[in-house]
Amino acid sequence: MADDSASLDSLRQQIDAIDDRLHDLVMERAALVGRIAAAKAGTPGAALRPGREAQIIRRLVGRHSGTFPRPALVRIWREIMGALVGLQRPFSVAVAQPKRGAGYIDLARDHFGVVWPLNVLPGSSHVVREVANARASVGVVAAPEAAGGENWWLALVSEMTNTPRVIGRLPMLMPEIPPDHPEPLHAFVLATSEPEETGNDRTLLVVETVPDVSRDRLRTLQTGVGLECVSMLASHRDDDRWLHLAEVTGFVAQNDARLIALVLANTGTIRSTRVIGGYPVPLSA
Ligand SMILES: C=C(O[C@@H]1C=C(C(=O)O)C=C[C@H]1O)C(=O)O
Repeated sequence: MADDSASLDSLRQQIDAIDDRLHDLVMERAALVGRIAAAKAGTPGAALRPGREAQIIRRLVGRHSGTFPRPALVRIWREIMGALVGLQRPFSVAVAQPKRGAGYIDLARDHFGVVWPLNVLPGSSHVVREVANARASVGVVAAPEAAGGENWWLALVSEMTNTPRVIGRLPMLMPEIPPDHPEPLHAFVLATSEPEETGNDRTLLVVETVPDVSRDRLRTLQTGVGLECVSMLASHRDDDRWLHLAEVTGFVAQNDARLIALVLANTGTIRSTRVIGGYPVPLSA
């Protein structure tokens, strides 16, 4: 008994020593981000670098071993990076909460952390406006199929400089779904900065076609020019034109030859294409 409590004491002392080291390292990391902030000062653009953050998390998940759960590992680093991004420039999050329940608020908090103000708004059009008017650094909106018919993606088809872009998809670590459970919520992150290439990305593309072009046909036409369509997320049908939101594999820039080919090879069917953003592919738990 005496031996057991002695060894328990010793183990707890080791934990205290580890906690001190972890804490020192967190403070040291914060100081380094302060130096990065100083280096960025005077340069235009947001402090937030979603691509860099995704690469950091992928690297850590890739080297992870042992019993500590990966979702908890990701959560710790999301909290650290969320806290540090707002130390560089004022940071705030607007989130659309289209349905009852706290799902989207949780997604935003889990990703951007507890430190910064989170403005909960009744719909995604409000969020788009907050981001465009720089009243929020980032916005979180439901994926189109769950956005209660709100086509927020249509507002992103614009060349104006303050037009929000999709720069992320949440959650960054997709939870394991037990059989019979509904698909977990997912959301997109909007910001007025451009998405960054990370080596494993998807791009969101709005394709304007003449009426009556089915999603399947559009998928085939995309494949024909070398664009791998992951899914067709939404469509909007006007009398004289249809707009489709496609999710394609890879980081595709607006001037990508495949986008030009898609229009040129299908004149009379496809009128235009517009990249409205992209995101690092989330990890699976
Ligand atoms: C530190 C930076 O700024 C932000 C904070 C990061 C971090 O805490 O590691 C990473 C990317 C940026 O979102 C950076 O640009 O490297």
